[in-house]
Amino acid sequence: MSNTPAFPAASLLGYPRIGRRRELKKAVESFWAGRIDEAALDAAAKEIQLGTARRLVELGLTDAAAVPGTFSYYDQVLDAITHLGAEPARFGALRNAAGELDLNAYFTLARGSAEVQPLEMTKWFDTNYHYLVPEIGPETNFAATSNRIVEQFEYALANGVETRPYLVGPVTFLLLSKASDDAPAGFNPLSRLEDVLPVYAELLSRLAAAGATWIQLDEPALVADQDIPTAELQAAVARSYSVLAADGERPAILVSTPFGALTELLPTLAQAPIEALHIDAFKGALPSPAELALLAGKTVVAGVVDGHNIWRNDLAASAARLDVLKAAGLNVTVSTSTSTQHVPHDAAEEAQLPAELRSWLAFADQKATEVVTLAAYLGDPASSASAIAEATAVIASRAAAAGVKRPEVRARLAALTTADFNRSAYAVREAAQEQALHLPPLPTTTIGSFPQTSEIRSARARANKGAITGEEYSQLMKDEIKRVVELQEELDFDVLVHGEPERNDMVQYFAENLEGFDVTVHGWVQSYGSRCTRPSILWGDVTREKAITVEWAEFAQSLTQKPMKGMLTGPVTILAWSFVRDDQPLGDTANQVALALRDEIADLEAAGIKIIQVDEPALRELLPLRRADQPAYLDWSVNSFRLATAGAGDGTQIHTHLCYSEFGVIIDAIDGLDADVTSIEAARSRMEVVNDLETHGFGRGVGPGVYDIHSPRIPGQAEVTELLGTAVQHVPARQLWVNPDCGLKTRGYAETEESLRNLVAATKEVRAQLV
Ligand SMILES: CN1c2c(nc(N)[nH]c2=O)NC[C@@H]1CNc1ccc(C(=O)N[C@@H](CCC(=O)N[C@@H](CCC(=O)N[C@@H](CCC(=O)O)C(=O)O)C(=O)O)C(=O)O)cc1
Ligand SMILES: N[C@@H](CCS)C(=O)O
Ligand SMILES: [Zn+2]
Repeated sequence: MSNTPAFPAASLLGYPRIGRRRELKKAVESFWAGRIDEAALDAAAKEIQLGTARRLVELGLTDAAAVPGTFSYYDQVLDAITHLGAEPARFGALRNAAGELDLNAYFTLARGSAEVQPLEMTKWFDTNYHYLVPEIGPETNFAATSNRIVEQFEYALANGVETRPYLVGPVTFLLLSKASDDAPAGFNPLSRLEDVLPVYAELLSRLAAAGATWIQLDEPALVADQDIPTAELQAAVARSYSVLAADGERPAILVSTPFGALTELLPTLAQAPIEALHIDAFKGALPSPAELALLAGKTVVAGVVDGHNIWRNDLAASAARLDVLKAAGLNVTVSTSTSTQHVPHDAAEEAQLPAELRSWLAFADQKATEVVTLAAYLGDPASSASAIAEATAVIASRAAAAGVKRPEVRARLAALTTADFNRSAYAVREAAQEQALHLPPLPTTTIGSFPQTSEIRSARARANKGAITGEEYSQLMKDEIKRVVELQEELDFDVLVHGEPERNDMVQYFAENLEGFDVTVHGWVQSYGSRCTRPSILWGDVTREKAITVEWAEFAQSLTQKPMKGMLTGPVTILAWSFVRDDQPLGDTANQVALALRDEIADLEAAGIKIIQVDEPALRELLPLRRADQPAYLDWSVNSFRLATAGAGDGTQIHTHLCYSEFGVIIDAIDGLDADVTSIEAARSRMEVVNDLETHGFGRGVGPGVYDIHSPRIPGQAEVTELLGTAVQHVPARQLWVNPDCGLKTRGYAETEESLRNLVAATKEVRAQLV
């Protein structure tokens, strides 16, 4: 390219795309249900994109290419798959008459069909966002098979806003891919780099022709330790950006690197002929002076505003960081450390929050204002002096506010001893539990939630609005629990659950019932596809004023002679799925939550509950991206779970549950939780995890999931029998439990009942073969 256009002085790396009132969720789900057609969905999507563009311009992102073109119908990795034409062969003929992967094909990849399982879903770095995993093999035939990125750019431009199109970069795309089923053993998707680069080049050239001046290629995988040698990674990065930045018609290239420091790859990107490099300048130390010197001649897009948490920026500290970059003689602009897709739209919408708490918060819109303020600071420090002083005062008010530090909580933590983290030896517990529970071999259970029907959600919505009383709501939930218990009795499950109808979300529900948290009304964040959560705000010391789950568990137990599982969410998951205070180590906050859960467990035991499950699906999610940081994390996270559960008596069976990640790498930590029974997602990977369990010599109860609950597909009895057959080859049968992969809240009753019936029938078949 000839003349490099200026990179916008202030920009965001990405923006929420679900819509301020979850308009995208509603439109997409209506489309799937056949209530609206593609044209109506397209119109809703355009309205969201234009709304975003106009809002960000209004907030001061006025330079060309300042507004990120990060809209997606479902997922940014799925967008890359369709743009590269990299759909797996197992989906058969997906392309339309024009040879393109249209919206129907796109959603089939995401959601599967009666015949074919969808793409696997896993965590996006250390966030609660899930992407779809590309499957790449030697035969994958890459070609530009969707023009949506160009059409979206053209639409915004025609409406007066030049956006900055976004694509997951080639190295990250291939590093996040797994080898397709038909690939030979040891196949590495990165070996296909030379074949994807021409498609990226083609898309860049089409964007340039449409008038795009900048493109953002997102390379977060470069801040995480990978399983391939650094030199190989450096070569892949160098090769990619020398090809993509070669002469020819293309937009100027910004490579973004959210979620941490680039370390060994910084020099590689510094030497690449790209025009701008984004660095995460919020997390950790800034690059050294020697590293900064390498960046001369490029625009450095400094991500000084945290895109991943919601605390108001310490503008004075950010200004000091920007000063360091400027003093190194660099051409600096201001942005966020990550996309703001991980935070809600606008804190100003949360009028119900205490005003003081609200003043501490910055959601995506407030972050836009912060980057604009800091960009103005770079131009003229005096212009932002009052905004900086105000931010400093707000941060001071947070430190001094009532409830942020509670002496009684701190005293209890300070008095803990090693004994508080340890239970009796497993053999002792196993014998006591055997006597208390008398379970058959291969006990059957479910993970906790049953379908959250629209009746349940609407009852809760009516109770929140005051249209029904608290008593009426409770009665409706009890009716639901009774139905769920009767269903499980009829299906002949061994260990029952109450179904969690009273919970809006497995974290928010606890946050609403603990001190130290607040919750939002409109603070939705996309978790995957159309599914959203409202992460709670953990701002103060945590206490439990009264029992939370006991009444429901006791009621459910009163309906059956079989053991009813008490159901709690573990401390690590409560932290991972909330916005957590940043003024003390996470481990200290986790232990505060653990003590509240420990008290809840004691109350459940006193109410006669003999099995208590403490879910930790997010244990893997918070694992640091750099290996050097992982032992310290695993230490505090495992200890917080142990603190929560170690008060339980020997005869109380503690279960835990893990899902939505690959767990092989943390199998030691899972063992370290010392739970009596661990249920773990396994069906979609066809029991891969049992190999890890066997190699590790996992010695306690374990339930590898045999029913993939992420899909409406019903597993047949033979399929479950086969999965159980695989499991018993690797895990001693006396340790084995039978359960689905995860809770059933996102499923409908029709498919749930049939699947669970098959699960129990398969278990009986395998049991019969055991004796
Ligand atoms: C298990 N997972 C979870 C994760 N994170 C969590 N915080 N929670 C999880 O369960 N991460 C990993 C996995 C996968 N991720 C998800 C995330 C979200 C869902 C999900 O089902 N989300 C629901 C919303 C759940 C909720 O908060 N429900 C509320 C509000 C419901 C609502 O929208 N009400 C309507 C009114 C309805 C009516 O009148 O009928 C409204 O407010 O407009 C509730 O139940 O009260 C979603 O739909 O996105 C699953 C897995
Ligand atoms: N008990 C929860 C765990 C989800 S990870 C549920 O069943 O929905
Ligand atoms: Zn789960």
